[in-house]
Amino acid sequence: MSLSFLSSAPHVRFLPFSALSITRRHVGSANPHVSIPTNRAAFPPSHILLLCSGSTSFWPIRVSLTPQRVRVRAEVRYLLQDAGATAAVLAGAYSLVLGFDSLTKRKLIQQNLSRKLVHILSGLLFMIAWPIFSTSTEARYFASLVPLVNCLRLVVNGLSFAKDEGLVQSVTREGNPEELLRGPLFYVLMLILSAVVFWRQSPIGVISLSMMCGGDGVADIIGRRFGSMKIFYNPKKSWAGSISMFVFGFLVSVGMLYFYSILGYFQLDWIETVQRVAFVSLVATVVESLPITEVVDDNISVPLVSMVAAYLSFGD
Ligand SMILES: C/C(=C\COP(=O)(O)O)CCC[C@H](C)CCC[C@H](C)CCCC(C)C
Ligand SMILES: Nc1ccn([C@@H]2O[C@H](COP(=O)(O)OP(=O)(O)O)[C@@H](O)[C@H]2O)c(=O)n1
Repeated sequence: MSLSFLSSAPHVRFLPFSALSITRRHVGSANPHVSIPTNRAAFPPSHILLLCSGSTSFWPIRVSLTPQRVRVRAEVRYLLQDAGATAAVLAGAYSLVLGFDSLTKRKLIQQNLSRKLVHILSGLLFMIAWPIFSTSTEARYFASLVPLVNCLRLVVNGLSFAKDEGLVQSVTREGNPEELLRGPLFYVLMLILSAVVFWRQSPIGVISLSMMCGGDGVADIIGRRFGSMKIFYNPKKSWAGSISMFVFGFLVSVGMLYFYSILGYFQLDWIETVQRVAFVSLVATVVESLPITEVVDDNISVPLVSMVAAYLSFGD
């Protein structure tokens, strides 16, 4: 049985049932129809009317809730939802790093592979978590609190104001705390930028993070292992690494766009989308292969150039 609230104000707003829990006994028997009264003039503008979907003969119940109070209740619900989602994702982020640190300490996984898997999974799981936040305009800022807290954690440990050995071992190459202030820090800054600027409203953020975590992350793993054929203009990079950057950047981007489209966030023409994502992936792959890492970290160049390419091909 579902209930819908019909504001008698000119704009009809349907609030989720959870906005106000009314038990069945208040609204009579149910059946699958409801006829919403078209003559709203019959209802006093200051009341919210409760209509039961599923009663052959319904009688509107006057609930003494003004639209303002209903709006406040909805905002409180959004606040609680976003606070809970932020706490859950923060806990997930801490557990992810702790888990890979434990695997590395027990020599079940190499430190470099551990770092790369944290690189890949952090961005992926962060994007997958976005839909648990509310539909309020502030939701994106709650979500960006997670990378922001991790940003502070990286800075505090990178400057050696604190010593989180597990963090250092699971996200650095050599185990030096200063390393936290480069790749990992730029990485979480890009997460913040994508969440705040693009959020769930635009495919640009999702595609950019997919290129950074899915493409660049896998390129490192494949390139180190199978990268014997080096790229002529950058001997530090290989064809195997770059091809995997293109393929996995493309696949992760399309996968994330599909995930968001089945949740209703994007309505995409998939033939055009595949072509556009392939273009973004090619641009990101070429930039990632350039010998510029010493000057600009991949965790900045890859997402930023992906944002520009995605903006040019998808629009804002
Ligand atoms: C290892 C990382 C970057 C290094 O990149 P590179 O130098 O190898 O190119 C990633 C650092 C991740 C950070 C410590 C934790 C970030 C967590 C994220 C904000 C939220 C995760 C969502 C959760 C798992 C549900
Ligand atoms: N296109 C690529 C990218 C990385 N790689 C390999 O992965 C290693 C690390 O790549 P990287 O310096 O881009 O690593 P991150 O900056 O992504 O952590 C390189 O030194 C190469 O051995 C590759 O062979 N081809």
